[in-house]
Amino acid sequence: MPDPLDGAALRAALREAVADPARHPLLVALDFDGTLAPLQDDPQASRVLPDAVTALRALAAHPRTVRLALLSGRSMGDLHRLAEVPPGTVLIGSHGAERARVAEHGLDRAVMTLTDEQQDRLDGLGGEMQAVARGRDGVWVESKPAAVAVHTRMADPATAEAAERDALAVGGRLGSAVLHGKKVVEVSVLDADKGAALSALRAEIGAGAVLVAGDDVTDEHAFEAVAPEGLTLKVGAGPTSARFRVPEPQDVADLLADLAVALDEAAAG
Ligand SMILES: O=P(O)(O)OC[C@H]1O[C@H](O[C@H]2O[C@H](CO)[C@@H](O)[C@H](O)[C@H]2O)[C@H](O)[C@@H](O)[C@@H]1O
Repeated sequence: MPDPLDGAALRAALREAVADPARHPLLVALDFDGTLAPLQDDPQASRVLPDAVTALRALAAHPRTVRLALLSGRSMGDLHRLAEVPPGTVLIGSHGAERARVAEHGLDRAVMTLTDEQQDRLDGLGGEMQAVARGRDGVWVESKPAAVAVHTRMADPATAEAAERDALAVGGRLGSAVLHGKKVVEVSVLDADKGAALSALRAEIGAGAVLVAGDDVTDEHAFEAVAPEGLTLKVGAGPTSARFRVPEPQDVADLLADLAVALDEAAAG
C-alpha cells in the first residue's frame, strides 16, 4: 500500500473536482469523533471544532455542487444532539444502521426496527457486556439502538486489553457485526458498516466525486467502498488504505474551509 499523500495534495485534488462540472455533486462524507471533533475521555463532551462548523455552513450554501453527510458510529440521537451541522446534511449513524436528514427544525428520520430475535440478542449483549465491565476500573458500557459498546479509554492498559478481549469474545457469540475501534469494542445485532451506507448514499445522490474522511479502523470500510478514485482522507496515525493523510481534526476543518473558498470562487466565475 503506498504512503498517503499530504493535505496539500488533497487540497489540489478537491480544487480539480470543483472545477469539473462532470464531477458534481461532490459528496463530502465525514466521520464525527476524531475527524470533526477531537477525541475526549467523555463522549458527551465531543463537539465539532468551531472552524469546521463555519466551513460546513459555507459548504451548505452550494447545494448543487456539494452534498454533506456525517458517517458515524454514534447513535442517531447522539449524533443529532452533538453535531452542529447545517440543514440538508444527511446523518448516517450506528455505523450505517441509522439514517436521517437534518431539517430546518428537527430531523427527517427513518425509524429503525429490530426483529424479536435481534432484540433478544441485543438484550443478551447488554447483560454480557455489563459483566465484562464489572469490577474493571475505567471500563464502561454504552447502549445503542442496535448495538452495545464497551469503552476502555479511562482504564489502565492491562485492564483495557483484557476487557476488549472479553468483549470481542462476546461479540463472536452474539454479534452480527463486531467493530474494534479506538478504545472501544462495539457489537451490533445488525450487519451494517460505513462502506455499504456510503455506497448507497453515493448512488442515490448520483455523486460525481466523493471526499470521505475518518480516523479509525471502522472508516476503512468507507475508504474501500469508494476506491480507487475516491478522495479518501485518514486523520492521524495508523495503517490505512486512504490516499491522503492529515495529522488532526483542525487540518480537516482547514481543508473544508479551503474547499468552501474554492466553491465561492467557482460560483463567482
Ligand atoms: O464513527 P465515529 O463518529 O468516529 O464514532 C465512533 C465512536 O465514537 C465514540 O467513541 C470514540 O470517541 C469518544 C469521544 O471522543 C472516545 O471517548 C472513545 O474512546 C472513542 O472510541 C462513541 O462513544 C462511540 O459510540 C462511537 O461508535
